[in-house]
Amino acid sequence: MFTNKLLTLVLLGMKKRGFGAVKWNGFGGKVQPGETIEEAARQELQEESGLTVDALDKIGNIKFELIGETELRDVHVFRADNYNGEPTESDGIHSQSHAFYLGYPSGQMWVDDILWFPLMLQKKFLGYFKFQGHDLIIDHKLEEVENL
Ligand SMILES: COc1nc(N)nc2c1ncn2[C@H]1C[C@H](O)[C@@H](COP(=O)(O)OP(=O)(O)OP(=O)(O)O)O1
Repeated sequence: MFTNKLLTLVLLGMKKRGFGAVKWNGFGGKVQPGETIEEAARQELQEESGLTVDALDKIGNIKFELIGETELRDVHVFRADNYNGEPTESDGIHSQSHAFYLGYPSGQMWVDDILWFPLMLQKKFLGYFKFQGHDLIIDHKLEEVENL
């Protein structure tokens, strides 16, 4: 994410296949055995966008409950305001910057993103979303917190 006085651009990736395919989202994936959560975030960012970052701030934690799945999806959200390299398309992800002041590509994002993306620009937060299928939120909570 990089900001000047006029606009905020957020780099998003579109997954080409699998869970969340054809949706714009942050870069991410599963934590592998032996990795910390932050190491996994850096690894997924590099694999999916070709970028590395120096400072990475943990800004959110969201639990997703999908009806029919036995385990919650525990998603940790990190923010970086500077990056090294140029975004490159990977086998699984197509990357593109989106200007927040123009609005999100909301028709092609997870429906929860519209509720918590504005928070990540300025706050730390905890969230919970209960989904029926992949397009309907039937319960959710969002709270700002000082620390995670
Ligand atoms: C269900 O709602 C979700 N909303 C949003 N905005 N993001 C989600 C949701 N569920 C999962 N995610 C995020 C978490 C990750 O950043 C990605 C992909 O997660 P997934 O566990 O499917 O990871 P893979 O791409 O299969 O990961 P590997 O590269 O490890 O195979 O979506």
